[in-house]
Amino acid sequence: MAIKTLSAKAAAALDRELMSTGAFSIDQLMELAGLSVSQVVHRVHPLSKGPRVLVAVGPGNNGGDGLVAARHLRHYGYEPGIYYPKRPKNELYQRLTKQLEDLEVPFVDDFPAALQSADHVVDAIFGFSFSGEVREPFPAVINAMAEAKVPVTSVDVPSSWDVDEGPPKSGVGSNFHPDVLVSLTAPKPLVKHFKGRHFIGGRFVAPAIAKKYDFEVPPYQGIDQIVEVDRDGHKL
Ligand SMILES: NC(=O)C1=CN([C@@H]2O[C@H](COP(=O)(O)OP(=O)(O)OC[C@H]3O[C@@H](n4cnc5c(N)ncnc54)[C@H](O)[C@@H]3O)[C@@H](O)[C@H]2O)[C@@H](O)CC1
Ligand SMILES: [K+]
Repeated sequence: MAIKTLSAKAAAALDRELMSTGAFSIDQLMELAGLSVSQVVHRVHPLSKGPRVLVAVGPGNNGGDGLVAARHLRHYGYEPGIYYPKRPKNELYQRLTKQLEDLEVPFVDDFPAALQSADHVVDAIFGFSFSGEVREPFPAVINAMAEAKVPVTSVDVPSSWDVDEGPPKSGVGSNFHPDVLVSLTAPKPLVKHFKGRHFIGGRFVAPAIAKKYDFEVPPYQGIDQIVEVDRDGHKL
């Protein structure tokens, strides 16, 4: 059976539903999404592989997931660094930034330079609301991630990929193939083009909501916030 996916449009509708009739706040969902991402990084890149995790943070909620993940990783003993070139005025992102500053997590200005001394990269630039051609200053960041010598974990969507169609046929992102993907709530259609290790996270969906949007809640085990799945969406 083929893996069930959520289109960009359905993912946005689910997001709105969770935060209206679902009675969640954005802070709650982002905290759980970021916690899932931190667990995936810990699973694929235990501290023994090197503590320096460079997190590329975009201007929307995908970026917010990256900020939350970085905080958890800091508490696990990693040494995250943050590249965050477009910072919205929104209070939520300001609070997440302050929490990292209080943990003395460094913010870096030059992504390619920071990449030289990173052990692992988290791509939290764009999620399911990305569309069109990648705008500045992100093309150089996507290119650097595409050529990175260390593993890259993408949050929800490999940044620059079309959510429904997959990698661009040419230009920025056409050669970007992250090693790991953390799909939040459910995989997006682009997943059929993804060949690395695939996890599902975002353990907050009620069965009735999953049924309405026609996807499966994966079989989370114990206190895990993540499940690794194969190409058909079955637990590994
Ligand atoms: N319901 C869920 O499953 C949850 C989703 N969350 C996260 O939220 C993400 C979606 O967040 P958002 O809707 O804020 O959007 P995104 O974070 O996907 O991106 C939107 C931002 O990127 C910019 N952008 C879009 N296209 C661009 C382009 N071509 N070049 C440059 N900039 C571009 C937009 O102006 C906007 O600032 C998900 O992918 C997921 O990571 C979690 O935070 C919480 C729970
Ligand atoms: K991403």
